[in-house]
Amino acid sequence: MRGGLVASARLLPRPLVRWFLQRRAQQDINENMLGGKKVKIIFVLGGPGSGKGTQCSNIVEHFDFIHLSAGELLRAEINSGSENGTMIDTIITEGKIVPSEITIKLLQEAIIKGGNDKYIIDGFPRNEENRVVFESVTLVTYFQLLEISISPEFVLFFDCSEEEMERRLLGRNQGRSDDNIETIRKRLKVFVESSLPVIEYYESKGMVKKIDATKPAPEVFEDVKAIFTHMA
Ligand SMILES: Nc1ncnc2c1ncn2[C@@H]1O[C@H](COP(=O)(O)OP(=O)(O)OP(=O)(O)O)[C@@H](O)[C@H]1O
Ligand SMILES: Nc1ccn([C@H]2C[C@H](O)[C@@H](COP(=O)(O)O)O2)c(=O)n1
Ligand SMILES: [Mg+2]
Repeated sequence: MRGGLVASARLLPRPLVRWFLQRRAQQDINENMLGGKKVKIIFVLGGPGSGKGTQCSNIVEHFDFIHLSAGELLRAEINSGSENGTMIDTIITEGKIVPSEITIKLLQEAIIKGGNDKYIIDGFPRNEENRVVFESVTLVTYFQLLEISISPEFVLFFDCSEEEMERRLLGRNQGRSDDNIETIRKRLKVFVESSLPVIEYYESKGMVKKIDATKPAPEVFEDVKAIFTHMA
């Protein structure tokens, strides 16, 4: 059937086909759609060690979302031996933020590959540059390169004290190169200087759902669950 449609489209004048594809794509942009599907994106933010990854794992067990962690995608890129790997590794070990083009490309690929219409994106946007570049993402839709703006439904913010985050990271024990006191202190500083302003930006738009993340993980998840249950 699909092959038949593509074959028929080949018989139509190219400008007409292009006009039709652009019109469909423009409708998608207006409605936050990707490839004809309404896409729901939730940004999960919070300081290092606030429990983003832990709670995202809980969310995907109970709700039909795909979890994408920007940090995990970057670590996978390092481990894949890609040409950017060494540069990404150095930036992460220094507690800094990787240039947006790299992280967004990885997220784009994961969203397209995911084939789902609901994503929780953990640890992104980490700074203003991440946010602004993501707002004008270039995606391949309908065989065309398009500037498409995808905005999140809301931002889930795990609010946790620095002392508690530091304590958790020092006890995480997952072999991460950035879980050492020197890098942890740098990441906490970058969080305050670069990531908090992003959360404040969304706050000013009434898009932030703040969670007290200092509580034990099961209690935190009760609060998270209430939010996701109400949005379903
Ligand atoms: N509410 C909690 N109380 C106590 N420990 C927790 C809680 N939530 C997570 N942890 C533990 O704290 C550590 C950090 O949690 P997690 O990896 O989920 O944080 P994160 O926000 O994803 O951090 P990062 O930004 O570094 O990836 C883990 O060892 C996890 O088991
Ligand atoms: N948007 C992002 C997300 C992550 N990184 C880098 C810098 C972080 O310290 C590191 C680990 O991320 P985490 O697993 O803690 O979410 O990855 C980035 O540069 N940009
Ligand atoms: Mg994490």
